[in-house]
Amino acid sequence: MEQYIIALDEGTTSCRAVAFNREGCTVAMRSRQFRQIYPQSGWVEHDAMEIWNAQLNALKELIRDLDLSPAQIAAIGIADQRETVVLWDKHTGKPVYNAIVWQCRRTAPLCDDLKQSGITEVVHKKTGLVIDAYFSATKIRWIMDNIPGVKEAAANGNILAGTIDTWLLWNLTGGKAHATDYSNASRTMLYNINELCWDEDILNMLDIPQAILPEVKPSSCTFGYTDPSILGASIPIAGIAGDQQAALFGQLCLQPGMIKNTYGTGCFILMNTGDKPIYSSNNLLTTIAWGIDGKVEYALEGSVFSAGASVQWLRDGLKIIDNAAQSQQYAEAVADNGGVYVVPAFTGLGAPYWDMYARGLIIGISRGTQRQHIVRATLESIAYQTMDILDTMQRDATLPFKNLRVDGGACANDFLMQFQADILGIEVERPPIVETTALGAAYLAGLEVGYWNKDALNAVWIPSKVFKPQMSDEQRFQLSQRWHEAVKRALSWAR
Ligand SMILES: Nc1ncnc2c1ncn2[C@@H]1O[C@H](COP(=O)(O)OP(=O)(O)O)[C@@H](O)[C@H]1O
Ligand SMILES: O=P(O)(O)OC[C@H](O)CO
Repeated sequence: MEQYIIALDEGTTSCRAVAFNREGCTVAMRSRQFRQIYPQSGWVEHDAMEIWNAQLNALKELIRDLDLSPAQIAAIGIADQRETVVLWDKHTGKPVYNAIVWQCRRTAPLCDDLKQSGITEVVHKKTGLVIDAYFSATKIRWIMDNIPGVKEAAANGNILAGTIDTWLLWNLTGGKAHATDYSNASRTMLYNINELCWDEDILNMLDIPQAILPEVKPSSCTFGYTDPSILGASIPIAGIAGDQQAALFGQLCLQPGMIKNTYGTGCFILMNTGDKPIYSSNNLLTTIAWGIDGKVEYALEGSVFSAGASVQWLRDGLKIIDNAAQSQQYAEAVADNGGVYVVPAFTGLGAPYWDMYARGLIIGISRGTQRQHIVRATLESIAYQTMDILDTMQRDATLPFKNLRVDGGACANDFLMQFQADILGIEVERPPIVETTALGAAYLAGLEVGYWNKDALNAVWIPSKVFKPQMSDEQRFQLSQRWHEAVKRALSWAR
């Protein structure tokens, strides 16, 4: 009887259930989308009940289609969209309000007030984060302040809160386990990443009762068992991590200095920094990568706001390509960018520029400019933005890095990957399985139940394609310099 590990990959737009075998190969995947709710400009919500049903349906469909008996599921792992938070009634299990999504900006004014009060440095040292509406803390505060009765119910011990991993765990275990892992806790802006506890000072500052928060556990541990009424048996839920940390684990970036970049709508770049947090002087985030084998490891994180999104803009906005994959063909149809640079600062620029008033530009256009040049320059911009973050990481961490491991939808683009290797001057490695988020959650769960062992896992990682840098140092320098010139012109545009 062959056994499998099932990973639940609960992302921002869909819930996937993926079965992996002992070789770490995907056996099958099922997914369900759920609604994005935009009640006001800048607000983003999810219906937590809909997420639970979507995740459960994807899981049940996977089990049915593979004709698995419960005994064939060695364990379940969960990766989630991080930061998004839900509060629910402990007795009825009903959410008191929609989940407030990581992208939601509604608490920006509250964050401005917190910054005004001069606690930025303290919060950074305690949590590794910058004060921002992105993180869960102010979202919890908003629900308690704005939904009648919630503050009182929370004070009376009738409310539970959690990121989506916690919500799924609580439902899967029939309300028995209210827990999360270190990596998710470290995205709430309430967790002290040095002392490994919910931070009393920050909780007091935001008037959030600790009792509503989940217990924080290692990422690879037995969080609980599925309630038999759900899948017909008690199956261990043995791994949990935030999706970007899960991808770092799935890429087996287990040594300090190893980096992965996920090229999706945006890019999420994480570098393993080992067992000590490294604080950035350039507003990169310090976060917990995972807790495993009795210790906690940390990562530095930087994100690019517009990566695959700029390819979508070529397709849907400019309508100069028919589909995302075609961007490669167009980029390769010209010998170079023809002097054209695109800075896709549609919603400002993140690290290391941190300019919310930056706006996009296309510069260097001449009479000879063709659409192929613009497509090529757009793909190149994804690589340049990644380069800027990696340069910053190297300065902050002073850790040498040898290569970059890649995943996410846009890493299928060979032109982009080759240009990325060229502009970084290091090898870019693409694994055969690009479902690395799910794989990371599966590994965490499988390690806990003895399905895999950590040493053997390292041998499993063989890239399916390695992109070697071919560009001369001089050309790399010239291109990067022109890119930085273009960025300068985009800064502050909307101020
Ligand atoms: N071959 C390709 N070349 C460039 N971009 C691509 C390619 N395939 C997909 N993309 C981009 O990747 C993104 C989808 O990747 P995915 O990892 O599913 O993103 P997310 O998880 O953020 O939704 C889209 O923005 C799309 O434009
Ligand atoms: O669900 P994704 O892939 O969009 O990732 C979301 C990020 O983890 C948010 O921090």
